[in-house]
Amino acid sequence: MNNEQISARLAQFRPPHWAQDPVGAGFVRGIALERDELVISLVLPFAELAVEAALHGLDAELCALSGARSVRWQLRVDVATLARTNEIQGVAGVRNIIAVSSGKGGVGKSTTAVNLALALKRQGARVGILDADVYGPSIPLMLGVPDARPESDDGKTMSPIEAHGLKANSIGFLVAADDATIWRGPMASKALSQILRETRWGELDYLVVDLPPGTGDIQITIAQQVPTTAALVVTTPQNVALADAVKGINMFRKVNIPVLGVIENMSYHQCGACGHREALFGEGGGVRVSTEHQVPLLGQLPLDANLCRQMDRGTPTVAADPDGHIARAYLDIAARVAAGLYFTGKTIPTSLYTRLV
Ligand SMILES: Nc1ncnc2c1ncn2[C@@H]1O[C@H](COP(=O)(O)OP(=O)(O)OP(=O)(O)O)[C@@H](O)[C@H]1O
Repeated sequence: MNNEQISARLAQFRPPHWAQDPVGAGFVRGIALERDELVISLVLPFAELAVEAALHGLDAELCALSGARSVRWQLRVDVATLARTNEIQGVAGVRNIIAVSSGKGGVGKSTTAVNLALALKRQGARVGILDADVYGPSIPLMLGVPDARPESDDGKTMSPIEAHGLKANSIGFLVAADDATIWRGPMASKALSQILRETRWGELDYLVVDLPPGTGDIQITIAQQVPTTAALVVTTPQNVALADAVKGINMFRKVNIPVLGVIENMSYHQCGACGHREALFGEGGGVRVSTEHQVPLLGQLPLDANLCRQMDRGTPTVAADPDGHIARAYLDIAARVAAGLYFTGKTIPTSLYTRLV
């Protein structure tokens, strides 16, 4: 077998959201013929195990080139730590922090944060979620653990709550809802900073941070206090929401936090009976924001009664209906987020920046 021919074919493989092919990017670690099976090993520095399905599209050609009867893809995820633009100290054990924001309340930011976190996990990463929505923490409910309380055995640090395979912490676990709503900005952001740094997250590839809605001082303070790698903006297609999404993009740009893209939620409604799609809140808004402000549109989610019910019951859609079309949309978004983060970022040594103390 000629490995160079196999490599050359692999070098032509490039999913649209990848900036490089797996050979040029150095992901291919081994090509071997084991009896009549061609074994190709790849190590991905971002979470995208689902790429295996696309790689199988090469099987027939690779078999013809190598004389093998089948191809076995060995994929391993070893997420790279990426440089942040703000100079604050990283969080022990945490490789990358993704902030999920929205200009307006109620557009589905927390729903997106939870499902994105679960989708990143399905793509092969170790994931945590921090509910930074101090004024309306909804993550405990969405994860089905509204009464959980993080425990502390040393009085200084606390263990996160584990739910659906995610490590989670929220102001909602720690203080009564009415107490937090009267906090002023500085107190809220101080409390949040403490939760971020005093939680024993362990080793995480991605920590998803659900920011409070809006683009005011508190959001800026939080975004700057958290060593954020990059941010996402969630919007709905209405003009009012889009205008606020643009404010969100500009806010992150002002503080030098890269914006990975926009996610359009409640983009359309699909009739359960006939399958007809209707854009209830207008069409093309996400695409417009994306082209006018040069940020990728990472995905569009439908308005869906089941999704709403599943979130309210504490079984988020990616966990409740893992093979459904909505879960698949989130998996696709997770792949774009993970790959986007990697290809637009600068890799730094993990051991130096995320050492567990
Ligand atoms: N695509 C969707 N289809 C149907 N319901 C949805 C969808 N996305 C979110 N919802 C529902 O809308 C409500 C608000 O969602 P969510 O709490 O995620 O919004 P939010 O932007 O985080 O709000 P806030 O930041 O103001 O707390 C929830 O009941 C949620 O289940």
